[in-house]
Amino acid sequence: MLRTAIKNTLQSFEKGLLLSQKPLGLYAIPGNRSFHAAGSSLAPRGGHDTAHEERPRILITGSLGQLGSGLARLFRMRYGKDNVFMSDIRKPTRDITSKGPYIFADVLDYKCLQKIIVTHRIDWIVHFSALLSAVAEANVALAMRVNIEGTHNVMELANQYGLRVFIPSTIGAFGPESPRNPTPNVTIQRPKTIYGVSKVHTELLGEYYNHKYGLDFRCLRFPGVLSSDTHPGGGTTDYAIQIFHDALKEGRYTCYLGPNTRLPMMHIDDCLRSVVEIMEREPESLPVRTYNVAGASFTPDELAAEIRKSIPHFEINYRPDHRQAIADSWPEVLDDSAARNDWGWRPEYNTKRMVTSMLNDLRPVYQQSHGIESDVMTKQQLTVAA
Ligand SMILES: NC(=O)C1=CN([C@@H]2O[C@H](COP(=O)(O)OP(=O)(O)OC[C@H]3O[C@@H](n4cnc5c(N)ncnc54)[C@H](O)[C@@H]3O)[C@@H](O)[C@H]2O)C=CC1
Ligand SMILES: CC(=O)[C@H](N)C(=O)O
Repeated sequence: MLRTAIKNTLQSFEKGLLLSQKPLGLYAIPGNRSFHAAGSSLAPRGGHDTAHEERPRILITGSLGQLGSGLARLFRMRYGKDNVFMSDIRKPTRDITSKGPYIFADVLDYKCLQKIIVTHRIDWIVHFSALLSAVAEANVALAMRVNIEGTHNVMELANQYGLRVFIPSTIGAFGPESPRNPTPNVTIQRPKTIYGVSKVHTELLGEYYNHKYGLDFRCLRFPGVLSSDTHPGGGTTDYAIQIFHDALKEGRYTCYLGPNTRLPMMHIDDCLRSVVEIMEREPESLPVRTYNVAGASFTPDELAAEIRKSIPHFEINYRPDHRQAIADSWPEVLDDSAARNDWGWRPEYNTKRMVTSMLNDLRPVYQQSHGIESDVMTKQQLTVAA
């Protein structure tokens, strides 16, 4: 299943690069080191003996979450296994440590991060550590520490050592006063969750550091991300993943959002490809530093109807909870025209393709009656551990 996901991602990625038809060329990174961009293929470049100066050395924080290990796999294929350092505060599985370097990194510990950056001569940081919307709302103090203080540490160190830094934002960075359909790249942002507030803070701080100090800050606002190989980390959009597990396991699902709650969503292949694409752009080719990226938008009712095309007996019922208010304050459709125009962004998964991919990936898991094996903690575990 994982292999299929990687293969799909690779195929999408290759197609995406061909589609964009923008040569990536040679790009420079603050700190006077240059790296050769990857051209039009995901194949490892220059063989494994290429001097590391030609390949960025990348640290991924919070890499044991939903997005991190997939991104590490992609980066390792492009830049070499030993140039990509996964990190988190959690104990990794053997599978993770067998695939490349893994180190403990608490983003609240400035010195610990500094030591890693210096010792491993890090060039790029992808900062994924965060508490997602529902978990953050249940633990505001911890969310402020991880999402705000952790980001301060990463941003300050990136600036000090001249690193390229990617920090994702989210549809949660918008609020009820934002236009919801579509939500433009630049518009009013008054989020009503601590998660959203922390992400607006990230966007503004990154843009400020970029403007004041030339920090090479890059940020994408992701919709809810659908993936089949790990469980989500406690967000408001998680229903769109759980529904597939329950559909295959039980033939029914009880949704915590109402039937007509429209939200933007994206397949993980598109999400990871967008990170690689924006990280490989030359700094001058990015007129702004924070972009919306979209996939497709659907309601639980529409998603259920699409699932029923493959599982005709599937039933859904609705019991909205506290997450409904969060979802109601978020965009219904993201306008990603700025990303399309500035750096050739194109999503490849519509709703139908997302559903087919999720069902194809998960069906074998439930046919063997095992359920998904996850190396990601539940939101309760995450809260306790952090
Ligand atoms: N998954 C999604 O649907 C979306 C994710 N994003 C953003 O993408 C990023 C990654 O998201 P996911 O992988 O889904 O999150 P996740 O919740 O699955 O993983 C977050 C990771 O951060 C780690 N972490 C928590 N406290 C830490 C600390 N003090 N030091 C180091 N690591 C710590 C956790 O152990 C966990 O592995 C986050 O910034 C999130 O806001 C944005 C929009 C959508
Ligand atoms: C959209 C997100 O940022 C995340 N999946 C959440 O629901 O909190």
